[in-house]
Amino acid sequence: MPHIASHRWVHPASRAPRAVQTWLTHPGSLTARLIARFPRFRVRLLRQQWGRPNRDELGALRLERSQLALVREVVLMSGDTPLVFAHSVMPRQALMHGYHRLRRQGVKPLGATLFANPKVKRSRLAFRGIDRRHTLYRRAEAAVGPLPPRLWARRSCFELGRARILVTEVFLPATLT
Ligand SMILES: C=C(O[C@@H]1C=C(C(=O)O)C=C[C@H]1O)C(=O)O
Repeated sequence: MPHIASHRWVHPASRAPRAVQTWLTHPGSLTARLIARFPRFRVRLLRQQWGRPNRDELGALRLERSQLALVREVVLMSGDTPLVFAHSVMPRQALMHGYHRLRRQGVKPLGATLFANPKVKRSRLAFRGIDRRHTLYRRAEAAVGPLPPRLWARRSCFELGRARILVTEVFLPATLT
């Protein structure tokens, strides 16, 4: 049966192709897993600037459409090979109450900071297939060039007390080899 792109974020990853399911459901730091699996790991920082969260992110962050957040986008690389397009949304309130150091994250992987703090709790992972109708597909394509018609993504919140950020990871073809 063809894998139908889910049009919303769902919890079982069972609709994703088997090759990507182990990445989608990996509970620990994606950075650590990529470093263990691929050589010359690095973070290519695309942007970290104030902007509006995507419409399908407002509920997870309990934000109004008008509220700005610090949006961080990176490509996790192995040498010159793109592996993962990551999009993280950090509301002002989160940066003021707990996550202040993330303002200057630079090319240090977010996971190195988040997983180093035992007080940070990760929410359940949610998954969806995305195609060019989704803004993150278009942003990933703008960053790395032509992509297959459908990609699989996962997202979760990282909570530190009342502070909450939303991290979305889009898996690129090189992770499936
Ligand atoms: C949350 C993690 O951090 C990774 C690194 C990111 C970054 O540097 O912006 C974003 C998402 C993740 O793929 C992780 O390693 O699991």
